[in-house]
Amino acid sequence: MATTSRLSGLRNETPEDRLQKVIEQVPGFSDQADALRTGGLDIERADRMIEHAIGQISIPIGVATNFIVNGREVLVPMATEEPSVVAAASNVARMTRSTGGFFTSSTLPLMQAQIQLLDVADPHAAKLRIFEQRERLLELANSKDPRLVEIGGGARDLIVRVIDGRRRTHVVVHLVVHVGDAMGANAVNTMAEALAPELAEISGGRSLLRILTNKADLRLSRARCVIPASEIGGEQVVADMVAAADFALDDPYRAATHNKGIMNGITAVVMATGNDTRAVEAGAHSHAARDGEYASLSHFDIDADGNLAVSIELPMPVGLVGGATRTHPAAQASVALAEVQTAQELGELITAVGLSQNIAAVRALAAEGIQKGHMTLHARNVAVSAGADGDEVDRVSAAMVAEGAVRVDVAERILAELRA
Ligand SMILES: CC(C)(COP(=O)([O-])OP(=O)([O-])OC[C@H]1O[C@@H](n2cnc3c(N)ncnc32)[C@H](O)[C@@H]1OP(=O)([O-])[O-])[C@@H](O)C(=O)NCCC(=O)NCCSC(=O)C[C@@](C)(O)CC(=O)[O-]
Ligand SMILES: NC(=O)C1=CN([C@@H]2O[C@H](COP(=O)(O)OP(=O)(O)OC[C@H]3O[C@@H](n4cnc5c(N)ncnc54)[C@H](OP(=O)(O)O)[C@@H]3O)[C@@H](O)[C@H]2O)C=CC1
Repeated sequence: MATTSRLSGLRNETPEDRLQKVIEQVPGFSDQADALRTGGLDIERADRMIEHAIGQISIPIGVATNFIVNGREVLVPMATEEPSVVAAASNVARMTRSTGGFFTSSTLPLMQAQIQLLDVADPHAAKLRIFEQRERLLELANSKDPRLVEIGGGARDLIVRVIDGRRRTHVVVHLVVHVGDAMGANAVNTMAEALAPELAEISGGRSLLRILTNKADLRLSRARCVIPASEIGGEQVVADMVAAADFALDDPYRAATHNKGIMNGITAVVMATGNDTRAVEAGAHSHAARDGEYASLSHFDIDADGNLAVSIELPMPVGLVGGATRTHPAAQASVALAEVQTAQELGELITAVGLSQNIAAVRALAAEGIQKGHMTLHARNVAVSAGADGDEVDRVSAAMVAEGAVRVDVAERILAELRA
């Protein structure tokens, strides 16, 4: 593990000096650090990843500091285009250190594929006929991925649902698969396609869709932390943060933004490690709507000592072995930096970062408002948009922050004054 993730004042270093400091803490990462320096993806490799490749787009990778997860010091790679996200996650992680950081857990890595059966004359009897063949069907699924079975994964269960829909009845079979350290889409889709003809025959209907569900509610990841009231601005700030979070429990308009703040952290680590951002996002939002009404993914409480106790649970379909995680050198470097050994461990780290990000945004909103911290850091982007270059960027952004007006027209005026 990193010797310490408490690297104070990194903001004042150059990117190369920061990278050196990170390497000092995580020696095992040094061989791969170059991939982060360069972006890691040449056009030949890009051309093997997607179709019709014509180039690449770069996104900055920052390192979130101060994280302790289950007692492990960890420096977290975050790929994001949004200013203040890395700062915010690092800031809240710092506040959790005195209470031990983040504590996480997760379910087994169980993904589900759905096989849709149509034109079944006797759906409820068909459901039971399918259950009667459970062992044979699981064996058939496992025969499609013997290596996964060898490493302890494979098909585990069948769930059969009869959905009386608006226009028809669907018999839907869920194949539950332990996908090991994979995200698992390809493994479960292959198994689902193999089972479909058998299921059609048993049910007396025909199969149509055979595809993974992104509502990965059997693959849940959880994180919690406690922040002393004194660290986060006092009792009133804690009470206001809980009231702000309750707003997101009660109102879907607020919940969407609250959860977007969570995804600021989650998507950044998912992206840095080459995982499928859409799969994680679809899982998160479907989980947020699991009780019918869209609501927040996290819970804010005040514990018996008057401290802020925050927790989160969401699906976390991420892998270490497949997809771009294996093929993108920068993703490999990110995994090495985070020092995670299993997909579950990666998922739990991502969940902790999402929680940290969420707490940071809610604290800022309940205290001074979002613009102060966020716009101060966004000012450099605004300065660049206005045409500032080199030293001008920091001078223009500092002048805008001092004026309290972070806008392109203001940046243009300040820049013109500087250059006059
Ligand atoms: C921005 C801060 C952290 C400043 O907060 P601050 O209290 O001014 O920070 P500080 O200068 O006292 O520094 C404290 C620590 O924060 C970190 N930190 C602080 N500044 C930097 C920096 N420049 N670069 C790197 N790290 C930084 C760093 O860990 C630092 O420790 P140190 O290294 O000094 O020992 C705070 O204002 C904040 O957390 N704001 C919220 C930012 C946020 O949530 N941004 C997301 C974008 S807004 C959005 O998309 C979602 C939203 C808000 O709508 C969601 C919702 O509604 O719920
Ligand atoms: N709806 C969705 O979200 C969909 C997503 N996708 C995409 O699918 C990709 C992810 O699929 P995924 O199945 O994870 O990727 P891969 O198929 O690339 O990798 C998984 C395979 O890796 C092998 N493997 C080696 N070591 C392990 C291990 N320790 N644990 C588990 N498997 C291991 C297994 O194959 P073997 O047994 O052959 O060795 C396994 O089937 C992503 O790119 C995603 O974007 C695709 C379709 C739909």
